[in-house]
Amino acid sequence: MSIFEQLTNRDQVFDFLTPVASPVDVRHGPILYMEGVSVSFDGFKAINNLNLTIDDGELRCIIGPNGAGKTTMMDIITGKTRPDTGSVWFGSRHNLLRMNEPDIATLGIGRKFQKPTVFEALTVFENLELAMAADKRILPTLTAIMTAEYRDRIDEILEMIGLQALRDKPAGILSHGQKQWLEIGMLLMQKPRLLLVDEPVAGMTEQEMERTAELLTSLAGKQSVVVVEHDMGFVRSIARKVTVLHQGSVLAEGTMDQVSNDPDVIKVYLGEEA
Ligand SMILES: Nc1ncnc2c1ncn2[C@@H]1O[C@H](COP(=O)(O)OP(=O)(O)OP(=O)(O)O)[C@@H](O)[C@H]1O
Repeated sequence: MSIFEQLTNRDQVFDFLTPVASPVDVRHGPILYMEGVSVSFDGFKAINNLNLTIDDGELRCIIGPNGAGKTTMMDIITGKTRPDTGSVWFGSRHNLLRMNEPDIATLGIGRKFQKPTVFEALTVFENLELAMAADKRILPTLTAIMTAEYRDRIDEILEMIGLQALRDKPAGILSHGQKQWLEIGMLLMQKPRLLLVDEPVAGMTEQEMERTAELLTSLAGKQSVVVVEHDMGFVRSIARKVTVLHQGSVLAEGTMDQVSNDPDVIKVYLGEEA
């Protein structure tokens, strides 16, 4: 078979398209391991001896009052903020405190910020296409011959995020909720092992919240998902295990029922909602 035939043969799966055996080793432990992590800003301990482990494929919700340290914790995981002390490991092989932000992203940690940042003038499809092109693990020079495989992957993601019917519409016309799903789809294009999602349902309608709950729960198992959210109804609808942060440490951990009945949690946080 000539090289041209090989490259255009749709039945052939090229080596660079098959998922590489994950470099993240979770055979003997969690996908994310944080121990004794602390960071101070001008003498104020935003994170204070934080211990947290996330299992491979787990969906974890993180709650906590304003200023509890949720954002700072995600900044530490993604390499944006360096802690003063502690350890942060991705699987058993990767010491995240020795890596920079782009390398951590490339390793498979995706972060969804609260505000959607899709490219409004581009179509839904083009946004997903662009996200794939941003994957540094794919050699840019090979992109031209991967069009068919790109399309399959994009179609798969479009179905997951429920935007098939809008694939050729500019992202600017999407509702707030649809933009959030598109952005989650853009992260999924890069096949992250761990997805950090910050307040996904802020500003969403009830219906959009239900759809987001379905989307996030459908991701669990395939990747690990950490959701930081203030909306207790939403957390209850998706949560298996909930971690309550307070003053930079874990105050309680367990099912939503366990943490919402915990007297310490009621006192510092849920009490406000009860
Ligand atoms: N770069 C910084 N410089 C100084 N203080 C900071 C900085 N980043 C965070 N803080 C402080 O650290 C504490 C924890 O903030 P963080 O944003 O992590 O909390 P949060 O749980 O995400 O709160 P929210 O729910 O309001 O988003 C807050 O008191 C905040 O003011």
